[in-house]
Amino acid sequence: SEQPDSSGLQVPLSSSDEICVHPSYQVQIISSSPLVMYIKDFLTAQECAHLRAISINSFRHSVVADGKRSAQRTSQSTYVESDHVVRCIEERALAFQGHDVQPSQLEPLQLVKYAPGEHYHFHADWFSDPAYKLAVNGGNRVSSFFAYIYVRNDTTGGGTNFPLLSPPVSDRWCDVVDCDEPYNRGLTFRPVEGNAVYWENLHPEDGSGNQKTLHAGLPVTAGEKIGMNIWTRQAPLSDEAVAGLHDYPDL
Ligand SMILES: O=C(O)CCC(=O)C(=O)O
Ligand SMILES: [Fe+2]
Repeated sequence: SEQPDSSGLQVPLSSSDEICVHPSYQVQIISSSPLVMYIKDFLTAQECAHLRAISINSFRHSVVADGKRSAQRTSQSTYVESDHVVRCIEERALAFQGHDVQPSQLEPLQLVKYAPGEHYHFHADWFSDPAYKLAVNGGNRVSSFFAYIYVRNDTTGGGTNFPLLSPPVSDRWCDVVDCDEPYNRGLTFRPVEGNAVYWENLHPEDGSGNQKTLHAGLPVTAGEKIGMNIWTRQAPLSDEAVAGLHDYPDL
């Protein structure tokens, strides 16, 4: 009885009160190599509130291989348990990518929370360690979405900085790009709730990691920021590979 409507926007899920309605987000290309896109209103206010509510008690300080806290990533993170809201967002992220990406290529959604002084140092999301990018483990991370879930209204800092990309010249971007940043610091996106940055991590020609995707979560100087990573792999992730993700050191 439940069928997608003719616009294709409504998708039946497990029960009639769990309808997935995708917001009409707006997309703009920021860079074509690497491909970087800015997505306004990728998540609804309800979705952001829901993600925050279901994960509020599960954040843990990031650790590195020896179980110690990392000076590179001082934020707290958590993987989100799947439910109908999470599946709706995952479906949106898959559809956005437009080609034959399977649900099994998505890592569980990951939230990252920053208190004042916390940051995530420059890194790329793609793996360079051969052990992590084995096809049997899902291969490398083809793409990243970083979405802003919560930005407390007194928040300063906390932009997402791509030092090797150029900021747009037009000041019509200043609502989402930090135009006060010196030009030589590259491109910094402001954390704006509900919006997301999407980029491709790998060179399409040979699947090697694109160094220009280097980025950082700049220190939050006041307030609180929660973001969300949606990472798509080259190959399906097995249940064992998903379980193993929790043991990965941050890169
Ligand atoms: O916090 C940010 O703005 C970026 C975080 C990030 O790059 C990551 O979690 O991989
Ligand atoms: Fe990242």
